[in-house]
Amino acid sequence: MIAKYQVYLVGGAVRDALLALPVIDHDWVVTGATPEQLEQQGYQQVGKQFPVFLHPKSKEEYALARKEKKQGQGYTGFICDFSPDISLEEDLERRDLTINAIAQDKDGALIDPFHGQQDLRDRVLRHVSDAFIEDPLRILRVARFAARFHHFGFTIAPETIRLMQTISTSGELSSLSAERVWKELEKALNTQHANIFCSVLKEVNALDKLFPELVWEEDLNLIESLSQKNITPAQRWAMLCKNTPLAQLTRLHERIRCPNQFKILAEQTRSFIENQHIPMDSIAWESWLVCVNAIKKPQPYVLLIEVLSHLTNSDIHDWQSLRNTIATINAAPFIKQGLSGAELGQALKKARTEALDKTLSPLIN
Ligand SMILES: Nc1ccn([C@@H]2O[C@H](COP(=O)(O)OP(=O)(O)OP(=O)(O)O)[C@@H](O)[C@H]2O)c(=O)n1
Repeated sequence: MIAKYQVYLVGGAVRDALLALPVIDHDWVVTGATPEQLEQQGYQQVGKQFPVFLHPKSKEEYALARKEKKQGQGYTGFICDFSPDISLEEDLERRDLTINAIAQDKDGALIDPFHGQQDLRDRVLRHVSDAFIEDPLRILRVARFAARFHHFGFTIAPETIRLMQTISTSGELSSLSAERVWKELEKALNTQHANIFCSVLKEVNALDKLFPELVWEEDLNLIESLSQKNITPAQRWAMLCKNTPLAQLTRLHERIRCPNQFKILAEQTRSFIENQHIPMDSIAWESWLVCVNAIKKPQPYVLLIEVLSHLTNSDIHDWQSLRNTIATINAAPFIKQGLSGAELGQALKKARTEALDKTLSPLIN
């Protein structure tokens, strides 16, 4: 006979529904149950650290209500109590923000012991309890919620800012893995206010600790560029890194194990900006177009020139016509003439440079 247990919707799904945002993921909390009971019902355990299960049909996440107590350093240093007598309120109390600590029962009633609904109305990101400091990742989470909800007018409660500063100075940020930091950063880059993510981290003294190589300077052009709807997270990253010297940027990418798609775009962008003071003739443009693989990789090239045209306030069509110019030149006639190897390469380069000369005269420089 299975004892009666209760299931509640929690976290982001309740918060986003109250903000009238689309809900994608549903996280559930189960009280009054044991892992064995859930397994008997066909739930599949997935959490190694915590008792988290997948629903047999929907595959949504169901976690046993739990209390956590920090023991050692880092993410793994937790003692986790998930006995069936842990109450919903106890589970909500260990959560990061009041707006993330609202639960909804199966009849739709809200359970909100930490006044998350009031904070949603007041547009405040506020920690639930002192347990907030037990997880340094929460600094990044709050910074990204501040970015994501900036357009609603959300601010961070001063007492939460103080706790974030305490975490920063404790040295705990260094215990976060590159993967976890990257995941939060990537989510922030999916918002239209990624600059807020950086400025919050700076305010709580975490930016220097998490991304010491990043040269972060906000300007109106950058804020406006980042806020465009139709740009990719990789383009936002390239924009955010525009002031970071190339050598530092390469080190940063290595350290945070940045995916190639982000790394290449940001480094190409920075490299262009770094050399912008050098006048470009047709030879230089040809080398640059070859270097950024403009012919063979037209899609990444479009992403690059979209970023550059925003950052340098120039017309994207100019860059497009440069690519189009060299794209029309192909090797076939030179091969017919009997050229191959280095000779063929030189002939192509010469032809591209001459064509660029004609395109360039009415355009750039
Ligand atoms: N370090 C963390 C991670 C998660 N949570 C809690 O677990 C819930 C689910 O976490 P997650 O799915 O990572 O985030 P969401 O809040 O659902 O937000 P998102 O829309 O980004 O998925 C959060 O709402 C919060 O209550 C927490 O307190 N501390």
